[in-house]
Amino acid sequence: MNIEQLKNQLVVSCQPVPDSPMDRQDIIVAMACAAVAAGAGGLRIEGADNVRAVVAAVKVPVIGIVKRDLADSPVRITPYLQDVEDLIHAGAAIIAFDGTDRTRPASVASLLQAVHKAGRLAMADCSTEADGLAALALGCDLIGTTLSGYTDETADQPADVPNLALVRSLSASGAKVVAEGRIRTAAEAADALRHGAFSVTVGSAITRIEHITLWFIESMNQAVIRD
Ligand SMILES: CC(=O)N[C@H](C=O)[C@@H](O)[C@H](O)[C@H](O)COP(=O)(O)O
Repeated sequence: MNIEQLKNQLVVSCQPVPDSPMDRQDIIVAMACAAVAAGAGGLRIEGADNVRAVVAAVKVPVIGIVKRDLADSPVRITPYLQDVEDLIHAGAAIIAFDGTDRTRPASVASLLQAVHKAGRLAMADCSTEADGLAALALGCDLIGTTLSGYTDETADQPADVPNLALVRSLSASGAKVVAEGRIRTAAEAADALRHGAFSVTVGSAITRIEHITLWFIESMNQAVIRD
């Protein structure tokens, strides 16, 4: 695919809360098709089987990931070379993997090499400017702000707002930045573009009913406490 296809586009991440009633492949495909029908320029999908099903149902590029909870590494997103191979075979146009400098089973360079060898694009999910610049220097095609706030190093990031300063600094360094993580409103998505983002990925605010419901309830509870 031509990466320019994703410029200024909204990517919708269709990842249900694990084990929730929404965590079914038919629902993931339905959410993906609905997002595309509304104009989403790309999709982010977890799991090779789900990627395969979504790729068969839509024409937009699919960013594929595999999430794992490892005993010996904090890296969760596409940790293994085998995960990359599985996503390639499932038809993901873009493979995203953790781009942080943490203890990990496969290096960022080796994952990147496998993605490029198959002629796919690579996205590094980063948490800091240092991660992003390192991934850019290695040749990753897209740099995501995905992990800002989710690593020990970035634990002090506010829990409910996107890190647009990181979007700005990485974009200024010449990276094609995917603003991702904690984008809750349409205004924040537009703001991410104003900060230089190449694309914007939104997950929870569009596809996780449990999270959205909780945001409403917590906000309403504040009103009740105040009265
Ligand atoms: C940190 C991590 O594991 N992020 C995951 C990466 O795929 C997903 O759980 C997020 O939903 C995705 O990044 C989109 O973010 P948000 O749901 O905040 O719009």
